Amino acid sequence: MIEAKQVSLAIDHSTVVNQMTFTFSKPGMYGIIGPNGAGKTSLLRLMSGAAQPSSGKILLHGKPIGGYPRKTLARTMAVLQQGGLPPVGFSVRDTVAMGRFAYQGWFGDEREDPTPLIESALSRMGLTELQHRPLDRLSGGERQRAALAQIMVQNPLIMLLDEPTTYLDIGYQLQLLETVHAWQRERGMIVVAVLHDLNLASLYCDQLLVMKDGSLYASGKPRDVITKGLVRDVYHADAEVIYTEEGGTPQIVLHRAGRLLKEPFPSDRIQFMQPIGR
Ligand SMILES: Nc1ncnc2c1ncn2[C@@H]1O[C@H](COP(=O)(O)OP(=O)(O)OP(=O)(O)O)[C@@H](O)[C@H]1O
Repeated sequence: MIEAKQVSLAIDHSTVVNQMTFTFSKPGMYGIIGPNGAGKTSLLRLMSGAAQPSSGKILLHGKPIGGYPRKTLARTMAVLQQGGLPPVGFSVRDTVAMGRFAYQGWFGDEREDPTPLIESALSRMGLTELQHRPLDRLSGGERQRAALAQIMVQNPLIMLLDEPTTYLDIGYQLQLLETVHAWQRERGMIVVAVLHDLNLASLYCDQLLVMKDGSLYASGKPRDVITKGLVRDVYHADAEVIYTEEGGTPQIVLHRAGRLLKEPFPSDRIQFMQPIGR
């Protein structure tokens, strides 16, 4: 169980997370949505213990998150950071194996052989054939899948994902969230994901938490949260909401920029390229 109690974060005298209170007590998929700069990543940093609240607290199983030793915390909670893994020379397999650090002794030894877990994570993320390739020779999407495989082998009960579908094409976005969703159900985990794509958030999350200007704007089931009014008020965009046949999940259909509710770019700033040679 993870709880935020009146939690705030100020950076350079500006409040980026403002008095957020919520509880994720049951296993499930929880989505954090909201526009750029709303404070989603900052909230996730507070929840992972990477940032200290200016006021209020984050409790993990009833205890302040800052009080957990690093390895104990890593056995409970895994974090997929925005941007994923850097393009370095380690192989995919070695990188994924690094996810086991919380279970290793001083000399990198483990009580049980982690090989089956590593191989299962590689296979679930479709990385078996790429396992010996260094990260700096992978595409952004492949590195993102390696990052998820790394936190899978960490075997957490709570998983925090910051924009896990960045760099992925729509097929892999669906496949990644499908894998996370199945894994969440199998293990009874709490998965908290910052997602920009409202349709994916709606398809895969049990509950959504909407942030705007650092504050909690709305929360609830996708069906109650994803509305035309939300898209207008929070994103200043114009959209229709339709519902899928199976389960009545809301999906938004955008209208083009001509109907944007924000000030469009001034036309004198839009310059069209002249064809070369004219
Ligand atoms: N280290 C920092 N120093 C100064 N300001 C910061 C820092 N980190 C975040 N901010 C500011 O805090 C606000 C919230 O940022 P945050 O990254 O949490 O938003 P977000 O909702 O995750 O945005 P995005 O969707 O663009 O990733 C922004 O205005 C950002 O500029």
